[in-house]
Amino acid sequence: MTTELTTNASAFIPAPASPYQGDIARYWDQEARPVNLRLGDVDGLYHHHYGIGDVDHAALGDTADSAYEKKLIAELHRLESAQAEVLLDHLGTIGRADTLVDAGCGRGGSMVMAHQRFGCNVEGLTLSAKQAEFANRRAHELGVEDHVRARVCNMLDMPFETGQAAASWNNESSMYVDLEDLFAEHSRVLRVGGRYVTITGCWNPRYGQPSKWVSQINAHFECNIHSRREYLRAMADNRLVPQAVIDLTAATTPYWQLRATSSLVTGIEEAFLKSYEDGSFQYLLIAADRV
Ligand SMILES: C[S@@+](CC[C@H](N)C(=O)[O-])C[C@H]1O[C@@H](n2cnc3c(N)ncnc32)[C@H](O)[C@@H]1O
Ligand SMILES: CC(C)=CCC/C(C)=C/COP(=O)(O)OP(=O)(O)O
Ligand SMILES: [Mg+2]
Repeated sequence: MTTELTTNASAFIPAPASPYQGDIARYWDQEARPVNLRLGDVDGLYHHHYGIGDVDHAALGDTADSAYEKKLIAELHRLESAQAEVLLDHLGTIGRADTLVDAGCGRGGSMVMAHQRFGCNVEGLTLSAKQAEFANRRAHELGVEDHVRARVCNMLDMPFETGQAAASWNNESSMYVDLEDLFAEHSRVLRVGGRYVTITGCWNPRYGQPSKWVSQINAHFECNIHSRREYLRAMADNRLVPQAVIDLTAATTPYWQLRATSSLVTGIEEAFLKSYEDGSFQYLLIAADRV
């Protein structure tokens, strides 16, 4: 008898589509950084993305206070959840009968938030069996397992019918795939008039080439950050017409400044802060209509 919840959704684990995807699956299967788990423990929504918005210094209080570290963790988590709320704000009108697709869903925090907001079905895809199990266990604990489901699946080959999704998104997960392939697949599963949203870090063509900081972030996460131009070009090639392109760089900077002062630092904080500062890297939201 095992206490681990095994669901049909994650019981079948397909072979990785490439050696690289096998490496990424292993990376996320093994990931257990306190900066992610301790923030998720605040309210049970576990994110693998960064935060936006101003720091509430009044809520943080005095750094000498024994409760300061706990407040700092809650504040970082609040900023990460605020980021997901802004992504959901751009999905358009969603009905209870609609299906949403979270491509690269991580531990599923955004999926639960989407279901809580719209009452709809949310389908998540991740390469990591551990993440899918985690997300499905959380959905079960919250009693939303009939509406929120994570599967181990390559987002370049989604298990959905053509036109099935009212909206889909990538929250900090598009730097693991070729963008032409990714947007072709989103375009296939989205209904005409559906909405696609991404929040991503991208290198800035105005800087010239990926900076040393961008290269450091790539090495740290084993990913391949694309340029802003690549996003817009690949969307245009795949019937995705941007309705909003929002530079969130200034909005995410306070999160990184606060995180850099915490005991949960991972060593990547300087690369984010320096690349945002020198203009080589941008934190972007793009919302596009499937036409
Ligand atoms: C940084 S995490 C983001 C998780 C989530 N979107 C969030 O905001 O918490 C990146 C995610 O992308 C997923 N991923 C990367 N490449 C993928 C692929 N080809 N198919 C499905 N998921 C993929 C990883 O498994 C991981 O869950
Ligand atoms: C914006 C960019 C370039 C993102 C790369 C993808 C990524 C790893 C996001 C955060 O995951 P995480 O929450 O697991 O990372 P951390 O442990 O640093 O909080
Ligand atoms: Mg994190």
